[in-house]
Amino acid sequence: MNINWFPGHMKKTRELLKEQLKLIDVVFELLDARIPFSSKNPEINEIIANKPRVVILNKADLADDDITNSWINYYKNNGVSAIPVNTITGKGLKQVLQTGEEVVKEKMQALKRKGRRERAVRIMMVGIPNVGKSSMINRLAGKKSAQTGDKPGVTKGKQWIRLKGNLELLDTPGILWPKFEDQEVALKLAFTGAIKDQIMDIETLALKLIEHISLQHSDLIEERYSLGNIGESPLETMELVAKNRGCIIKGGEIDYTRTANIILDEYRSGKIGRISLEKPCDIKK
Ligand SMILES: Nc1nc2c(ncn2[C@@H]2O[C@H](COP(=O)(O)OP(=O)(O)OP(=O)(O)O)[C@@H](O)[C@H]2O)c(=O)[nH]1
Repeated sequence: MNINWFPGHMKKTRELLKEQLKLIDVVFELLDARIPFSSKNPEINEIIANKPRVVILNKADLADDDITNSWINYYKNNGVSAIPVNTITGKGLKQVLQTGEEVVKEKMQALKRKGRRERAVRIMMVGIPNVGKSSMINRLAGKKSAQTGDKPGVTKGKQWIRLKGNLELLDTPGILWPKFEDQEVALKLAFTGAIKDQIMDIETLALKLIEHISLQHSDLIEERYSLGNIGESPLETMELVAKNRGCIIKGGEIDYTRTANIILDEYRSGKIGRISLEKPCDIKK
């Protein structure tokens, strides 16, 4: 894990976040569209309590559209708006901001009725490492962004970024921890690159990924690496990929490390295809 989470650290993060959330009207919860369940913080509901939130299914460009739609419906059935986004191109961000304003409309109107001065809607981005928080903040801030200065009660140095409409975004995201004690979750986080340090050696990780992808998308592997058919086992498939890519070392032996890196890189960048690794119906209740 690239962050050394331990109970003390988690407790401190949780308390700090709860403190910051007092200033926030809407939480933007970023998830990886390929693994919305595994990229979720296990305590998020308790942390944000009753705050309105918008779920952002980021990296939607790397996920399967049909499965992303089933996640959107899943969230809708639970009373939450989930929006697919590609932060690199900005696709979906307009809808995110509109939804952000909508979910607090009533609250803001109620404040106005009480005679409070009108103010911007304050947003905070939260999510696990590598889910795209900084990229999204930068994208939203753009060139035209104006920083609106420190607000009391927020850790020194934090700034508010003025966005389109009547919105303000905290420039520092809340970094949350994933449910890393669950092996299946850890594996999916490693596949997508959310866990940088190896939870297992890279060759085994690539073999597990081949196994996962082969279950429903063997055609994508066959196409990408020009294989007539995938192998009978993940190892055989890996060897076929190695031959296709010329990953052979002296003496004709297969360079498993290089092959594993190619497979993982090409999955992570979407080159093998848009492959989601979990569906709402997979969630263990
Ligand atoms: N394909 C794709 N890549 C994305 C998207 N959003 C972010 N990325 C990439 O994901 C990687 C991680 O993005 P960051 O913005 O650094 O993520 P972060 O959540 O701020 O990460 P931490 O600083 O570790 O907490 C970068 O390589 C981004 O370019 C997206 O919508 N699509």
